[in-house]
Amino acid sequence: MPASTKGRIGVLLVNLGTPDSPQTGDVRRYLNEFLTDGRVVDMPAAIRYPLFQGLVVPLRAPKSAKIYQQLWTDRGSPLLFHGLDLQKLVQEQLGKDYLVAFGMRYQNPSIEKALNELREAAVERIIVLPLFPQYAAASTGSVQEKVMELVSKWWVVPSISFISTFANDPGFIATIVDLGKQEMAKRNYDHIVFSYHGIPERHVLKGSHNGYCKLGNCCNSYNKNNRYCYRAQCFETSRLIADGLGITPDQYTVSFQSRLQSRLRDPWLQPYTDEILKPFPSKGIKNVLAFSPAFVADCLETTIEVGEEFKELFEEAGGDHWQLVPSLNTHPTWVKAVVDMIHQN
Ligand SMILES: C=CC1=C(C)c2cc3[nH]c(cc4nc(cc5[nH]c(cc1n2)c(C)c5CCC(=O)O)C(CCC(=O)O)=C4C)c(C)c3C=C
Ligand SMILES: [Fe+2]
Ligand SMILES: [Fe+2]
Repeated sequence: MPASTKGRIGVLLVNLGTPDSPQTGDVRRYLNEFLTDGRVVDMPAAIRYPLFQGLVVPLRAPKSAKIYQQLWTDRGSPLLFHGLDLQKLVQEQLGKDYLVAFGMRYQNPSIEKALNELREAAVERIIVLPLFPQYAAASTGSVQEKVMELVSKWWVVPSISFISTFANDPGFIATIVDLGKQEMAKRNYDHIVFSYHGIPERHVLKGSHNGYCKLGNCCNSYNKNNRYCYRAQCFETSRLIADGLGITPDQYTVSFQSRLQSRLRDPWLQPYTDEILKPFPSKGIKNVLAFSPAFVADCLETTIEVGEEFKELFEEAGGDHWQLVPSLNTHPTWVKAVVDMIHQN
C-alpha cells in the first residue's frame, strides 16, 4: 500500500485586532497600523501615511485610549479573549485531524505568528476564516491580502482556501436569533435596530460587479450579482434574523455606525444609527432592542458604542429602555456553526 501523505488540516481564525493595552502608546501603535492600511483608508500612500500617522492618529489615540480603558476587563480586551476562547472550543470539537490557530489583522497575536504555527506543524492545507460575517474589502479583504502576502514568501506555498462571507450561514443566524429571543423573553420591545459597522459608500461602489450595486434597491435582494456587496449582505443578515424572531419589516430598522471621516466630505453607508434613534421616542418607540450583527465578539463597537453611547443618546431623546443583544462570543451554537463551516469547506 502506498504511504499516505495526509496530514492535519490547518484552520486560521482571524479577527480585526485590538491594542495590547488601553494605554495611549499601545492604542497609537494599533491605530497607526490599522489606519494606514490601504484597504481601510483608500487614499494614495503618499497622503495616507503623513495624514494619519502625523495628524489623525496622534489626535485620536488619547481619546480612543480613554474608551478602551472603559472596555478593558481583567482578561484584557474582549475581542481578544473571546477569540482565544473560540479557538480552544473549535479545536476541541474539530479534534486531532485539525490544528486551529488564531490571529489578529492588526497587532497581536499577529497573523504571521499564527501562520507560522501552522507551517511548523506541516499542515496539509489551510482554511482561513476571517471572523467578519459580511464581506468588506476593509475587513475580510484586508485579512485575505495579508495572508496571501505572508504565505507568498514561503518556499513551499500551501493550498489555501478562504471563507469570505457567512452573512446567511444558518448556524450564525440561529445563534443571533437565540440571543435575541432571550432578551425578548425578559420584556416587550417597541422596535428592533440592526446596527452594522459602517464603511464609506465608495467602498461598496468600488466592489460593485459590472455596476450592479448603486446603493439603491439593488441591495434589497441577495443574489449572485451582489454576493460580496456589504450593504446587500447586511440587509440579508437582518432579514434572516427578523424571520427567525418572527418580526415584520416595519418592526425593525437597519442602520450603520462608527463612521470615521466627516460625512460631508466622504459619505458612509446610511442611515446612521445615532441619527435614526433620536426621533424614535417622539414616535412612541420607547423600548428598543439593538443587535450588532457585523461582530461575532463583544468589542468597543458593540459594548461601548451600541451598549452605552447609543443608549445615552436614546435616553436623552426621551426613550425608556435601550438594550444591546450580546455578541455570539462562545455560544455553543456559534462554536458548532464555525465547526460546520470548516467541515463544509
Ligand atoms: C465588521 C467589520 C469591520 C469593518 C468593515 C470595519 C471597517 C472600518 N473600521 C474603521 C475604523 C475603526 N474601527 C475601529 C474598531 C473596530 N472595527 C471593527 C470591525 C470593522 N471595521 C472592530 C471589531 C473594532 C473594535 C476593535 C476593538 O478593539 O474592540 C476603530 C478603533 C476604535 C476607535 O478609535 O474608534 C477605528 C478607528 C474604518 C475607517 C473602516 C472602514 C473603512
Ligand atoms: Fe472598524
Ligand atoms: Fe448592493
